[in-house]
Amino acid sequence: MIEVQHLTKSFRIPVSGKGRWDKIHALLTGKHEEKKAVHDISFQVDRGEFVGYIGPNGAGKSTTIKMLTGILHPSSGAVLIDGRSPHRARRQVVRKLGVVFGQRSQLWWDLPVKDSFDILAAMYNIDPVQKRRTLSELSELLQLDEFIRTPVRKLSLGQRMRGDLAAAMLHNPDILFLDEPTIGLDIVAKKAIRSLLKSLNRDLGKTILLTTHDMDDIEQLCERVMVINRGQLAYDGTIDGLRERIGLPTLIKISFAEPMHIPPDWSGGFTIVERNGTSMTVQCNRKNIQAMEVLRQIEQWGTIEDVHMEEPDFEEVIHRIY
Ligand SMILES: Nc1ncnc2c1ncn2[C@@H]1O[C@H](COP(=O)(O)OP(=O)(O)OP(=O)(O)O)[C@@H](O)[C@H]1O
Repeated sequence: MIEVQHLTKSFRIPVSGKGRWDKIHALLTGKHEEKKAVHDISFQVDRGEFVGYIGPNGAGKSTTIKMLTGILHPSSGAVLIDGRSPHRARRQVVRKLGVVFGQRSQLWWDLPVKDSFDILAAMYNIDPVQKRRTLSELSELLQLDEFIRTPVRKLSLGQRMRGDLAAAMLHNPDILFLDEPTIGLDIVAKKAIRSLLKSLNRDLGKTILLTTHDMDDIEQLCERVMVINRGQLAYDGTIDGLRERIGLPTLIKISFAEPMHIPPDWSGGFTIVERNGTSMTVQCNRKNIQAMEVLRQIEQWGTIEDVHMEEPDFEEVIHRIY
């Protein structure tokens, strides 16, 4: 559905040193250097996937999304949306895409939300009956009624985001590109947006590529995560796979029905961090040993009553990979 092949984007930026004269010299000589914002990225996203696209500030996330949506032209490489290039077949591709840039609203600031929807419906040439039907579905999903007649500038951030999501969905696109849709929202509004995104993906089958700095968004929504760092793809896979790759320890707390017995010839593979009477905490590195293998060994030591597993904190995992 989304195919990205060796995508690269370079920007030409003026060369200038730190000093005032360096800057003037750069202006006079017109010297430029190439800055590779995105460098040789390839991936594929299938229909119905919910993929997180994460990376530190300046990693190249927005630049990628702008190329996927046809706003920016790649310096080299290709993007195909259902087999078509967003640059060459802009009209057809744009109909399949909904885009939300959390930092910038696509709604008209001084107009009531409804008027923005009318303008967008006209731009996309949406049939009036279809528009009414979609709007009534979206109203239910996003509870638009409470603010649809209010000018955008008077909306709370959460309401504005719901308005923006509705605007992105008005032409019923199959794919949503969401660039920081929860930025600046309080916990309650974040929760509401997350549950909405979940239902857009699960119930309506939308394919979603989500960019965010909020690791809870990623953990709660995405099965797959792609990490971009300095313009290059550093990881593409599951969240658990990322944890394993980084190799931070997993903690397993086990309670036994009676005092456990550790055989004297036990050779390890994991570490016992704490033990007392009928409970113990072990630490294993999933890179070296699977949690199931740890438990298989431990069940020989006594009757297990309860197991509690603590995965390494995802924030910490991301901190390591950046
Ligand atoms: N129009 C431009 N001209 C020159 N450099 C640019 C331009 N747009 C982006 N860049 C540079 O390209 C790099 C990638 O920027 P991009 O906005 O894609 O990062 P990002 O991962 O979205 O960051 P953030 O999380 O801070 O939004 C940065 O170094 C940025 O300064």
